[in-house]
Amino acid sequence: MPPSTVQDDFPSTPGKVGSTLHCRRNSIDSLPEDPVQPVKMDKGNYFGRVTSRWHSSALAKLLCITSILLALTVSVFLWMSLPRGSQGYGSLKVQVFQRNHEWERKVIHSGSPNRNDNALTVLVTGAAGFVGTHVSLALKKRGDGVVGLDNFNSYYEVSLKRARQELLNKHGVFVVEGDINDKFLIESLFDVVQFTHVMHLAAQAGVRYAMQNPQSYIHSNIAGLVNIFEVCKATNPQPAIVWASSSSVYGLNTKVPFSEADRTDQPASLYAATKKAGEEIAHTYNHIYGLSITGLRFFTVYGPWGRPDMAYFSFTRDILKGKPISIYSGAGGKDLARDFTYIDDIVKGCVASLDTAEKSTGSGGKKSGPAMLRVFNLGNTSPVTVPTLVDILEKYLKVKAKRETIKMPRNGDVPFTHANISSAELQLHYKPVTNLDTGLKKFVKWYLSYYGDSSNRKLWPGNNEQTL
Ligand SMILES: O=C(O)[C@H]1O[C@H](OP(=O)(O)OP(=O)(O)OC[C@H]2O[C@@H](n3ccc(=O)[nH]c3=O)[C@H](O)[C@@H]2O)[C@H](O)[C@@H](O)[C@H]1O
Repeated sequence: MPPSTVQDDFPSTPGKVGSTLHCRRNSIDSLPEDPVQPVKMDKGNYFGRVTSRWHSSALAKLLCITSILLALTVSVFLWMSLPRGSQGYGSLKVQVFQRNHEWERKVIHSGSPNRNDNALTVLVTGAAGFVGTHVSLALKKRGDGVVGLDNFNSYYEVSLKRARQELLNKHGVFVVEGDINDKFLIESLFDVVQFTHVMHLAAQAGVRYAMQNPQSYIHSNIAGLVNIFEVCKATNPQPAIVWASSSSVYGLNTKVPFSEADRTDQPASLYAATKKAGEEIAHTYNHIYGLSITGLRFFTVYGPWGRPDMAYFSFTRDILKGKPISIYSGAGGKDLARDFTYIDDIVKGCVASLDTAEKSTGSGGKKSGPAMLRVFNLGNTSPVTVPTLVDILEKYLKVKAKRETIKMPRNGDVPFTHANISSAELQLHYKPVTNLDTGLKKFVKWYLSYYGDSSNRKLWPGNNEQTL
């Protein structure tokens, strides 16, 4: 694998950068090759010839200066339009992918199953993410072949992603560094390993961050998803795909619990809108190309190795630091509630989705018959209010939180979520078994072993395996 080049502060939008550079080249290409154009002269008139020459050279200078000014203006404009480092994926260190023997060897080794009975060979995108790490380990532990893919962007602390990568590596899962938008890279992976399944978990997560960096949601959740589908549809044989949608697609619905058949046309955030769009895009690829696709609507997943941007995680950090936490309240001061779902339950739902996915029916871009298309809620079916979540954290952290209750900002949040899981129960035998109290106890144990009892004192690397 080791990539030949690492570029700092390079946006993870290859298409965007590519087209910008192309555009930059075009703007220069479109300038006259020789900006000094010949000027027509009156041959019979010397004075005229001299003036014409003078005019000619003055015009040439003028044209030259104008061209330079124009090129400078275009360059400044293009430079300003490039995504900046402050954006979520802006400060990503992009590894320039280089396929070589060593890289192929690692991919093949990681992708080789350790058992013979119907083992799966799975490409897990977002493998260094929260759910991706847990799913990769679960698959590897039961003997499936697993290759991870992650772009290690800086949406939240990269060191946590690297620690997850280290853990995966220890268990024989190789995480390829790259972006889901990199078509050549994804094609190369399929060239080297015949994946039977793709567990597509790479995405731009977070409901409220979508107002700060909308483009990153389009880049990962739409363009990236399409790129994965494009490569999968053209592969022969096509893999079956399971991917992460979200409970947020239910948006402003008031009918509870949320069922898969309910309307999903009132998203409250751009994040939700991109996940809903993903579900429609999945329908298209299933319909045209015969790809077997299962979308999983995750309900506020939490647990060890979780995401620092989520409330239970950031509250823990702030409570331990003695910092105040903001608890949002809804209309009329009503508490917000979530159907918080423990990671181990989600992993079981993911693995069951892979196991029950039928084969895709197309090959090399051609469909030969109808293929499976499913959507499942994966929730806990028992919503808990945010103040209750804080009560539980206080109990296990043994620290009183400094609570500040504020009105829910208008930034894409929804007042509550509640899953109806009867479809998943029936078809996946999905049965969540961890309540919020038990799950948060496990999370706090992991948090303290990873960070120590204050976020300033870091104990990693340590033996955190038992907490998985
Ligand atoms: O199910 C999903 O599809 C989504 O789940 C998650 O979103 P949410 O359910 O919004 O989780 P999370 O941010 O932990 O906020 C939890 C609660 O705390 C409240 N909240 C939050 C922050 C704060 O400072 N104060 C507060 O009260 C907040 O108002 C909310 O009521 C994933 O992040 C998202 O990527 C997606 O996967």
